[in-house]
Amino acid sequence: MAASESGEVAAPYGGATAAATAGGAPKRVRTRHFLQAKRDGHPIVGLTSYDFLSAQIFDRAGIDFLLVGDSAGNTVFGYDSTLPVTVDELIPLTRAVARAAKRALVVADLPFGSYETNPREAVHSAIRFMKETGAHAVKLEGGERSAEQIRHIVEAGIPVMAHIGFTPQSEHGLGGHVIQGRGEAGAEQLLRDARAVEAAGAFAVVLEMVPSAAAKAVTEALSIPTISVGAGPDCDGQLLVWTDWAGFTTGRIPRFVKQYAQIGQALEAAAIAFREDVESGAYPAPEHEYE
Ligand SMILES: Nc1nc(=O)c2c([nH]1)NC[C@@H]1CN(c3ccc(C(=O)N[C@@H](CCC(=O)O)C(=O)O)cc3)CN21
Ligand SMILES: CC(C)C(=O)C(=O)O
Ligand SMILES: [Mg+2]
Repeated sequence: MAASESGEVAAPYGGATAAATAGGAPKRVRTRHFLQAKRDGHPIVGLTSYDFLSAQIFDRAGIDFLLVGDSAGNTVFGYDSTLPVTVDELIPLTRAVARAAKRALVVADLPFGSYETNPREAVHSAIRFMKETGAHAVKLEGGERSAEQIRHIVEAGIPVMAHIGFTPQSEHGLGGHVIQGRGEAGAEQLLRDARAVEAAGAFAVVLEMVPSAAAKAVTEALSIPTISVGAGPDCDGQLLVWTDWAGFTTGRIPRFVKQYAQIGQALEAAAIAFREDVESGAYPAPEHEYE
């Protein structure tokens, strides 16, 4: 499920290229393409996105799914964790991303406090995202502990991406940014969590910060695709926070991130150049003026 070398964007896995279908209805990635991709060994590629312009670019580039993550707490709102993020904060961001995505599947991350209490509250939150944003699926954290919530959301007709391993919303319960699934007991718990979310009806599961060997065992045990966030090369797909991946995030970047650009440096250089031009009188020039 990737863009071709010529830069043409692949249609949903198994389909023609976007160029071949140009003028017709744009093909759309669906949850069934995730399952098909796993069966056929085609890696699934995801990025987070929080706004219209970045989502347009990632969609055009053939990124298969866009997660409007509660990592917006860190990347958009400037909190030091995801815990303060609310549904009301994420809904406008998710709406912007959904408006931009013509091909990519858009996943809305349910924030801390919007689904844990009971399945009823979970379904209510999921419905808000689906009704108010145009997202195609929701994501929530937790394996066995969230299985009932997943089951009820799926029964309401809403696809669920699960998220196990390191779950940032419970960082205080987990004792910090701690790698999960380590040792025999950790690997067994990870597998129990993975089986629980699959049985509950999740169409995919994010594995965050777990040893590659544990992620490989889960990937082989499940029929739904595993999406790695720092879970090694043997998962069925890879996902990164776009601001980390593009060199926009300031401060500590997790070890599992590979940076594909340095847009923070580029923006800072542009801002300095603009300031200097205004201070020197070089901007605005005659071509920027009205008569
Ligand atoms: N910008 C950003 N990137 C992310 O990947 C991300 C967020 N925000 N917010 C939500 C969660 C939190 N995540 C995190 C947060 C911290 C580490 C981290 O510090 N990892 C260390 C190892 C643990 C440690 O030493 O604290 C690392 O070097 O990978 C990893 C993932 C992943 N998600
Ligand atoms: C790191 C990913 C999995 C996430 O949940 C987010 O961006 O909020
Ligand atoms: Mg999240």
